[in-house]
Amino acid sequence: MPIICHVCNDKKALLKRPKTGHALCKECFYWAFESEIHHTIVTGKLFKEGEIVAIGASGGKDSTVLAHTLKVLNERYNYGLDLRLLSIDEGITGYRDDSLETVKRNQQEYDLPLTVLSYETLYGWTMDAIVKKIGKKNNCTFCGVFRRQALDRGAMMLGVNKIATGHNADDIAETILMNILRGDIARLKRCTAIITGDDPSGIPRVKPFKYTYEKEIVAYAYFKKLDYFSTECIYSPDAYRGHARAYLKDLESIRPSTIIDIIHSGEMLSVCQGVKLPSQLKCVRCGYISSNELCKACILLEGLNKGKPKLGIGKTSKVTQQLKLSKSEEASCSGGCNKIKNDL
Ligand SMILES: Nc1ncnc2c1ncn2[C@@H]1O[C@H](COP(=O)(O)OP(=O)(O)OP(=O)(O)O)[C@@H](O)[C@H]1O
Repeated sequence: MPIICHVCNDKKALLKRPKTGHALCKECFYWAFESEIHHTIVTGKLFKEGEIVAIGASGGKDSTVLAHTLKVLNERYNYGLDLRLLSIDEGITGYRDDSLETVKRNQQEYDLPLTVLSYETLYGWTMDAIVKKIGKKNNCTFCGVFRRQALDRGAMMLGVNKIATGHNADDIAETILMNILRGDIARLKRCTAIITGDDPSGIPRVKPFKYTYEKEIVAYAYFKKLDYFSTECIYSPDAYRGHARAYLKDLESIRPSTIIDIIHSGEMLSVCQGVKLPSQLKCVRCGYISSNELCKACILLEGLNKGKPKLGIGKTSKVTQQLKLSKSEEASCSGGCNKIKNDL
């Protein structure tokens, strides 16, 4: 006996929703999926009419579904948004070059303007060259820091009002878990926000998929036959996030609401009064927001350019001190004074 859709009570159910456990037909699933994202956008006040929005487009499932859904909702509910695609080419042969081909096909399909910005142009380094220098351990630190800044720089170039990314509920639950495991209170406080970077100097980032399960994004892409690139990054298998992800998947198989429950817990956590949190400064070198005098990207870049790629992998404040010292010694010592520089 076929199972009948829980919503329309008419058509044959095709899937069991991971989020609710309800059996739904394809059309009712699309409607539920899109309506929940619309609800997130409206209640979170993610956009204002007339805004230009850059969608961070990697060619992967999340950002492909995001581009598709934002286009559908923008038309259905008259958001009045000017949507663009912004892709960062990290320079990973056999991964990002292929996924960018997917983005280009989607650009045609969705008829949205696309801008591609590369690490090589911005920083003079591709991830292939960085991994050659430092190996696979810690390479995600470089990639993550550079990408964050590259998206901001691209968004500034395009003059957009917001950046929308495809971070989904699973990504956010993983990040909460990782920040707890690392004892990183400052990031724990920030990571559940649906809008980040909304200080006067930055371009706000929004996460319309904050409450959307990865499994549902995959199901939506599958049933809608969306064109996306599904290979994992070739340099990321050793990343710490992978362990948090595996742990969460285990928990989710026992209790499907784990993901939303962790997000809820993260949102409810508050930092005790009197706990000192880093203040937001501007990098003295590039002007980017930073909690130290030098931003992480400038420190990582300095390390790469000086042949000391491990510089910046540890605590930023200590390295900043070392760099400041090394600069003043450089100025006062004409040669022979290389002790600190050599430690970097
Ligand atoms: N190279 C990139 N260019 C532009 N945006 C990116 C890029 N990489 C990631 N993003 C943005 O950041 C979000 C989260 O990226 P993450 O690396 O976690 O990938 P993901 O969860 O596999 O997402 P996706 O399936 O879209 O690749 C993406 O959905 C996308 O919006």
